[in-house]
Amino acid sequence: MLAVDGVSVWFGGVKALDQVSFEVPAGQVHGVIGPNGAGKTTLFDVVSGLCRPGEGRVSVAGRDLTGVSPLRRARAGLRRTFQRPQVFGRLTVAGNVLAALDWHGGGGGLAADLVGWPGRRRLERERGERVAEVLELCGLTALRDAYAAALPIGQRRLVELARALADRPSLLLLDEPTSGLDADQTVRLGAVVKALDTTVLLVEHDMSFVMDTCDRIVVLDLGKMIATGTPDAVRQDPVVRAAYLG
Ligand SMILES: Nc1ncnc2c1ncn2[C@@H]1O[C@H](COP(=O)(O)OP(=O)(O)OP(=O)(O)O)[C@@H](O)[C@H]1O
Repeated sequence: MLAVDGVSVWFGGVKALDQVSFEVPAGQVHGVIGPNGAGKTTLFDVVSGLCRPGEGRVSVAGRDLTGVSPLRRARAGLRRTFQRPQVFGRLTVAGNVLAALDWHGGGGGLAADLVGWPGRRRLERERGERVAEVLELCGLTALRDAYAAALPIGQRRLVELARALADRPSLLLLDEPTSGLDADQTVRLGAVVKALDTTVLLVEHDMSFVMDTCDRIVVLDLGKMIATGTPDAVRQDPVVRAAYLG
């Protein structure tokens, strides 16, 4: 599904990523871990299109996306969340999710708005159903009419996740998804992520969240991929323990 192939990134004399290669099969959740400065953010930026690699390729579903803009990646079904959740504070929770669906437009333009074509009404009903489905999945149904600005960060993070999921992304990138969450919210988020049938790549410092949530883990250190494997394999890897887990 996602293939990162021989990716290197230089910032001046610093090699932030050095020949990093791994694949995330469809439907799996992979975590990226590593000490500060390991290259996690840079890798994320390369996959989401904010940073162009000096060498190597990124492809999604067999399509080479290296050098393709973030907007065109979004059109190819890639979504990401941010360390600080990006939501519309002055919209309700349901409005936030609907807005994430609305960017495809209603079809038919002004004429359809005025006449209320049956096709348009069907589309609106389908959108309403999808909003309800995503809110349920993220445990937000009871908060659907709350304004996003009034919510604590943990719930705002779930709203951001709901927005990212709304139009069924093919690849979801989660940047530090547990930051600012309490223990209960972290458990809830882990359950939501595991229940998804979407391919997920996440960067996270909370080691127990990564170990509980991910199918496989990629370990970076000083720009190099020093290990990849299941949580158990990574936990027991002597190179990883020496570099990171201590
Ligand atoms: N824009 C930049 N200009 C110069 N150097 C950079 C830039 N961005 C990152 N670096 C360097 O690249 C290396 C990798 O940084 P990166 O932010 O990807 O690591 P990280 O694993 O995300 O770290 P952290 O856990 O602290 O967020 C570091 O040495 C960093 O100083």
